[in-house]
Amino acid sequence: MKTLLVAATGFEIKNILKYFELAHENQLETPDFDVLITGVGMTATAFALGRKLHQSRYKQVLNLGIAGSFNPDFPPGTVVQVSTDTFAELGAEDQEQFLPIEQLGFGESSYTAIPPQDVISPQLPTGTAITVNKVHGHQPSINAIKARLAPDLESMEGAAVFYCCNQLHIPSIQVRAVSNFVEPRKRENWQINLAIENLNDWAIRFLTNA
Ligand SMILES: O=C(O)c1cccc(C(=O)CC[C@H]2O[C@@H](n3cnc4c(=O)[nH]cnc43)[C@H](O)[C@@H]2O)c1
Repeated sequence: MKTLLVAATGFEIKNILKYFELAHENQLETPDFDVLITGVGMTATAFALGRKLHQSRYKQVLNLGIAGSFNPDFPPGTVVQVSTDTFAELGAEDQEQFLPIEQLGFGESSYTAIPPQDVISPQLPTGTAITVNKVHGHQPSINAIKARLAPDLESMEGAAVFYCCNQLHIPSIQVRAVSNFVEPRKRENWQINLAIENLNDWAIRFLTNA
């Protein structure tokens, strides 16, 4: 069985596509791995990945992408393996308090990686992440999420990938490169090219066992 690479956009894995001489398409097949581009966000990701895993069997899913960092030890360019990812907005407000769905009795909001048994460990720093529909860019909400969940990273897809793979008991790992600190919105500070360069370099080494 093969590995499935999952990314929100083709741009985030552009150097992988170039290295393996693959076209920029949403679904690709190679002898060793397949590629799925889902679109940005947890809904697009859950739909595309759920459909793909219904059609084909994979030995593992590798979710690749860029992310925002809450952790000064993970500045832009850092490549991090995500251990646990939480749907941060899944719950209810009760005045100033936030009630996660666990407290409402409707299930789980956090999902973990299921590292495959037979592959080389990615050998990366590990961190926790949250998955959001709305990127944090306002200091009071950044302070609130740090106080509530103390995440290292945030993305818009990670927990959806872990959720799909947990539901189907498929090993899954998530590797993200930091493109920006989570801070009051300052798009000019984002280092997307550096993040993509480092993420793709790591992934090419991983895929070629170098
Ligand atoms: O211009 C913007 O405000 C903007 C907001 C979110 C993402 C983007 C992108 O161009 C990249 C899409 C991709 O990036 C991930 N990402 C990167 N940094 C963050 C973040 O600080 N918070 C949440 N997600 C982030 C995300 O997974 C998207 O798929 C532009």
